[in-house]
Amino acid sequence: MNFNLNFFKKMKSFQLANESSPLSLTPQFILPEHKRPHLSEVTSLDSIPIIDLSYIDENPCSSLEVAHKISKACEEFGFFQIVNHGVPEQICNKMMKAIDDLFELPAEQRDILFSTDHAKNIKLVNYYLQVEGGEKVKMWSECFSHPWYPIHDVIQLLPENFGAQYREAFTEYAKEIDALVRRLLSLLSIGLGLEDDYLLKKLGEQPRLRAQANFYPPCPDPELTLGLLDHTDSNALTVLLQSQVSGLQVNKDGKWISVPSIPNAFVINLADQIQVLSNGRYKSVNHRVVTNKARSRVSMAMFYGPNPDTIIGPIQELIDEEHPPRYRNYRFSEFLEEFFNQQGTRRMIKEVFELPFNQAV
Ligand SMILES: O=C(O)CCC(=O)C(=O)O
Ligand SMILES: [Fe+2]
Repeated sequence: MNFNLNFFKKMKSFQLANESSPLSLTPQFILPEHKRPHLSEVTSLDSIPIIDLSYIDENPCSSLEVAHKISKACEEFGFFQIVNHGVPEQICNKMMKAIDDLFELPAEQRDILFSTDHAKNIKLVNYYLQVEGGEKVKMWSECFSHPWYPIHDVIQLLPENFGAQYREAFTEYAKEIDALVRRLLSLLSIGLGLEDDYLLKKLGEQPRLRAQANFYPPCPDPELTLGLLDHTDSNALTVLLQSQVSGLQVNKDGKWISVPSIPNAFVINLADQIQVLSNGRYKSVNHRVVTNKARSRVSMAMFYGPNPDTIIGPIQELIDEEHPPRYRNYRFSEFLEEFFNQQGTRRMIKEVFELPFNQAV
């Protein structure tokens, strides 16, 4: 993937869609001390596992072995990278190019997509931290959030001369990711000792599919701000494609570890709904994005979530005397409501559905 051509243009100035002047590190972007990244404390001693999926194609019996590797990664890190996943490189490159071009559009053209209304289905967002006392601190990023399906509605809102390119790239990409997610859900089900179609069925027909294209411009002082604040994903499973520039960090046992950018790999992370379904065995962990001085960074997150009517709770087969249910059952729409109520504030959503220790559902 080669983004060098755009590099110098972006270095000059990036303007957020809702701002009237080029981005600069003004106080509205500066995080309070305890929320800053403290980059010297980030460890490079540990890293998330890299799992090769090609074995499965060569020998179907090895599915079990791969499922166990994934299972271990989900228990220990909640994150892993996959290589030899079968998604054609040129489809990924085309997607990244379309995202790059989207954020190349002049701010006035992007502005029509900008919204602060969380209920809006398709929007360009500049996330923020709501500091106690009411003040907002803006993140050093701009994100395009839209449904994964149907793509037609998304495209209608994009500038005319640009929409076709994004639609073509996204349509091809989403088809591949859909197939990949099915494979991953099957491996995750096997890893939990369940039938291979268990999680797919459990998440329901017409799952909630959302995509988020993220853009992080270069930042004059990466110690003072973040591209994305620490959070867990609220869906079930996330497939992330990142450009050559790294920036994603994952929290393990209280320490931040960086996720290197590996060519032709996807980063997979377990999100809140699978943590609940697995009764806490698989972890939905905090992650964040740090900025860097030299280069802009692009990523595409594909969020696969349950149908909003699906009842989520610990899977019966995973509950026994030793593993009493840790969460109460809820409808996914209830979880989403809590998510929107907490947006920008404390982001402790699954905790609301936790059961006191040892209490039955
Ligand atoms: O840009 C990244 O690497 C991560 C993005 C992310 O965590 C998200 O969109 O939820
Ligand atoms: Fe995330």
